[in-house]
Amino acid sequence: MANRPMQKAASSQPHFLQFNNLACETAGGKVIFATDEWFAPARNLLKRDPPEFIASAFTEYGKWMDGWETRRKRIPGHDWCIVQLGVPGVIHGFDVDTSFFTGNYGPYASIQVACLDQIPSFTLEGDRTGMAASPSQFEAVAKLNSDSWKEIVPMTEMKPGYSESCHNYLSVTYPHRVTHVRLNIYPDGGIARLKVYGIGKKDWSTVPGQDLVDLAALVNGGVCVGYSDAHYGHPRNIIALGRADNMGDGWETARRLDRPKVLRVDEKGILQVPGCEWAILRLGHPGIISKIELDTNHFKGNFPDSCKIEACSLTPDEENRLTLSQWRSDKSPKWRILLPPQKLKADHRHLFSGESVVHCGPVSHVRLVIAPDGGVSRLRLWGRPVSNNATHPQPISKL
Ligand SMILES: NC(=O)NC(NC(N)=O)C(=O)[O-]
Repeated sequence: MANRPMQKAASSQPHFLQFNNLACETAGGKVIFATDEWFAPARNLLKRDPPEFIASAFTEYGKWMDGWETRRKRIPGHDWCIVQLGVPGVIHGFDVDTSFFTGNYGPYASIQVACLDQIPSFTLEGDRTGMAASPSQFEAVAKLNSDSWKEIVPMTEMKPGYSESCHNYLSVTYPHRVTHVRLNIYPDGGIARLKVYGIGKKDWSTVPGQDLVDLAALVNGGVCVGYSDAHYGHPRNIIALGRADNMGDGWETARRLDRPKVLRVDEKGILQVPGCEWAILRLGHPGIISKIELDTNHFKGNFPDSCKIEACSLTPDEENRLTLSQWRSDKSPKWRILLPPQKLKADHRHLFSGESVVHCGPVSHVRLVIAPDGGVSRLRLWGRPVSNNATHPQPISKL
């Protein structure tokens, strides 16, 4: 590790930030080991909410910090922790966020990964909060051989956590499934959040062909590949686990500025507006969709008036050839109606099945269109995976 050239983290916003955070606590991510958690526990790395700083907050260990922070090291070595991803998958990049760690940030970091499906779920006993790991914990973790895991980010200089520079974006090319990530900081210090951006990779061979599966779910390899607007919430949120905690856990657009000054509805009660917003999802596996759930949970004064869902079947090559303007064009790609326009209700779980869902045959992508704008908390697309093994191994390169 030490012989590799030092890297600098990217500063502009990279493409991989559009993917899912596979390590987030809300996706089931867990820290299973940390060498030291004196000032602040490593589980904070995986929090969904942005880091905070409370100037007056102190604990018996020192300044309260919203992240993982180790002691100033006075012994040989460096600090590290192991994260078990909530959703195993292919990683495209990391955000090592040092927010508010200024005089105490970890100045260098490297990242190693492993695929440990064959190892039973690993948890350490005891409460490590505010402590360094004990010799027996080190002994237990040594069995994972994590020091020899594949290094996918070499030692890289981190930027301190001032607001303009707190994100250390690290892009990676590693097309293999990963279950665990080891974050090394050199020699010690604090990191506020670790985000692991990628796409879930499920073993579809274990899914019986007749079963209905939510083909769009984050845990099943679904990913948002394009959208018109994400002003208040990114559309990737609609494929997350469970029901949304609040509005911030859904997809919410800004109010469209082309809304007519005086609104009218048609004979079906659907608002007559020129514009709409949309989000495109690539399914974790192509399939035949027969049941749809669209949840406007928490969106009460800002639910969309109506929605429709279109679907198409694209090979990974066809998808990669699409440009952003083509995704944006209403005519491209070969969209077919899966769910005709439906009036929506506030804060409501809408279920569509039977004849409401148009039989489209096997599809790989869907486009949720909402009119004129607003928020959706979850979208579930239940279907039967079709066994053509076309599981889209490539990420699309342009959003
Ligand atoms: N003021 C501090 O943050 N001091 C120390 N850190 C905490 N959290 O107290 C330190 O320098 O490592």
